[in-house]
Amino acid sequence: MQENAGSKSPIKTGCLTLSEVTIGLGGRALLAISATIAPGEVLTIMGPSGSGKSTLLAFAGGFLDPAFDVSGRILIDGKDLTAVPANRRHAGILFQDPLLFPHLSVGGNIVFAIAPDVKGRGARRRLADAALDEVGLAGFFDRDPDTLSGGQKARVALQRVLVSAPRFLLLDEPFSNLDAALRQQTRELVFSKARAAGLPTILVTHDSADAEAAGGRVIEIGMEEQA
Ligand SMILES: Nc1ncnc2c1ncn2[C@@H]1O[C@H](COP(=O)(O)OP(=O)(O)OP(=O)(O)O)[C@@H](O)[C@H]1O
Repeated sequence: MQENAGSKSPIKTGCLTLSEVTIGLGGRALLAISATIAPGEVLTIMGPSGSGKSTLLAFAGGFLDPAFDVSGRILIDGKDLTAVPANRRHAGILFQDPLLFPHLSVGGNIVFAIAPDVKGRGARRRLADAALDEVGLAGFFDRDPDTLSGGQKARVALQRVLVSAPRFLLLDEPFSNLDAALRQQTRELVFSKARAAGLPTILVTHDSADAEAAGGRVIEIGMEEQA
């Protein structure tokens, strides 16, 4: 059990389990996977374009299009999430695009995500400032997100996810817009924070260097269908 930043009450993290998950589309089997991801472990999913990597993350996050046929279950710390709506799964999700809200300041983006049990403007502001400081963005609270570099945006997106007190992380190619040096720096930051927070993490990537840096198991999906 771990206490995550951004929440006053301890958030229970534990193993993330994909139990006999199969996903199909229009009568065609897309993927089948069973895996248990330990707290702080990063499981990397690789596979050809169209093999269903993002679809698997959508299933795990609870936002899979109903057009897909699904069987199997997803559990966190033994609790079945399969029927739990996306907004109550406490999944922290990072996409290729950091998707910062353009109408909010950098700090506003973080404050917006802080768990609701942190009360009071002052306390929320202090948490947001600390989150920015932690990733080398002290003093950036009032900045317009559009004025940030790609790497700075990626760090704000990461902290925005972490202050929301997630129980697990879903990473959909979050480094692929970054150049090589920044990519290496950012993935080290993301993986070290995932480990420190004890979050089970699923990483989808095309880049074997990402998988290597993640340091965990790698599952290749969809190879049979594509061969
Ligand atoms: N909402 C949807 N409705 C119908 N088909 C979809 C939908 N979303 C995705 N698909 C199809 O499902 C399959 C898997 O798509 P998915 O995006 O999961 O692949 P991927 O492995 O993440 O690909 P890439 O590496 O290119 O991102 C593809 O054939 C895609 O066209």
